[in-house]
Amino acid sequence: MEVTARAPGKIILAGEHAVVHGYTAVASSIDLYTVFSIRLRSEDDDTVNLKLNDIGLDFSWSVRRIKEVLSHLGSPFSSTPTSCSLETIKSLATLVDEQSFPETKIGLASGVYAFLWLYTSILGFKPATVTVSSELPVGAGLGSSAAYCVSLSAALLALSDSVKLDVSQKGWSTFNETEAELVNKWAFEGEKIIHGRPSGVDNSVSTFGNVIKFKSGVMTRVNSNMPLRMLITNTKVGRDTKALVANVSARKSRHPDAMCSVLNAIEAISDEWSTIIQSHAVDDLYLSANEEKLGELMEMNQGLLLSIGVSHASIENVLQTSMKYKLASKLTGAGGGDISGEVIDKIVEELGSFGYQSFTAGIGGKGVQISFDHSS
Ligand SMILES: Nc1ncnc2c1ncn2[C@@H]1O[C@H](COP(=O)(O)OP(=O)(O)OP(=O)(O)O)[C@@H](O)[C@H]1O
Ligand SMILES: C[C@@](O)(CCO)CC(=O)[O-]
Ligand SMILES: [Mg+2]
Repeated sequence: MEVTARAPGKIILAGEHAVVHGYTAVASSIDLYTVFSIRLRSEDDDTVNLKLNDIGLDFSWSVRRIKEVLSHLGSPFSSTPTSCSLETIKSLATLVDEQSFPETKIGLASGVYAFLWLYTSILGFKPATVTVSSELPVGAGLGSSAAYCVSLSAALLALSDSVKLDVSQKGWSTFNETEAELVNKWAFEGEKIIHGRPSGVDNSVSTFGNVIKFKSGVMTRVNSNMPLRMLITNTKVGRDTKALVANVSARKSRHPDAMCSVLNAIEAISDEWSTIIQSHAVDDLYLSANEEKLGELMEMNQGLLLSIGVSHASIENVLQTSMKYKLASKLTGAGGGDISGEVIDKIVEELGSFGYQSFTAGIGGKGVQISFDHSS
């Protein structure tokens, strides 16, 4: 039997970075997915094979070697979500180094550490073939790391004794609330390995889908009554969330009062976002007034993100291009190279001339889902 789990990426509508420091963010799932498939191998086949299709890497470890490297952890492992210690990350790095990870892709190694941690913690030392592919650009602010950790945790839990799913179901099915909560908690542990200091907003929205408000680790569902479609532009400027989050923390310790005021202002923007999208439009005039307000909020949020140091020349370029068409935009996710903007086709071509890739994404929609294939 093969288990497949898929989890959506996300767009942060308001409040990225501020949310890491306990201020509110509003985020929505998007209709682009990361898919993990796991097929258990026979017990005497001593191999865990991981195929990372998007980044063109393929690893095979012997179960015996994984056990040996992680022997300091003892057994059995805890069945509740547990953080990976720095010492264990070093051990996992040994396993990855032994596979001669290409130097040019070394920034992606943390995803493999997260795989090994979640795999061994949830499933133990079972031989398997694991494949991941994604529709999300990796490291572009659309929550690829969260979708990776959520879909991986979901597929692993589906094979574990921790959740009892009906494996005879056909097609995609969802987890119940308690199971989804467990998927989310494990995914957060994976995000910690990739991000350093995640707020939890990305894995929560990827697990539960739709639109959420997130503050100090607590998620609230938002019933959006506004049909939203976003034009997303990937400037393809490489960046990594961990470093950007760390830079904001460093700026906050240098200028605590000023940063506190900026982060409070961002929270006010998030709160207004969630009020507006929950309101019922009485007519088209009301709807377009609300759309205008959201545009202004995006503009203000972007200005504040610039002030905390997470914008980028390429983002400012996208802002200026969209401004020519009287459109508001902001970066989304960690920043430093990516951006989202209001729905508009006209600017796509102009943005394309800079080598940026723009696409629209559906906002909201289901969170993590699972399916079972008995054909092999
Ligand atoms: N499909 C994938 N295949 C392999 N690794 C992946 C994949 N998706 C995500 N990753 C891992 O996640 C890391 C990217 O995470 P990062 O948080 O920097 O960007 P993001 O999640 O796309 O953006 P943001 O956190 O701003 O929304 C990669 O370095 C890699 O380790
Ligand atoms: C930058 C950040 O706020 C969002 C990344 O998508 C980090 C986080 O919340 O973990
Ligand atoms: Mg991420």
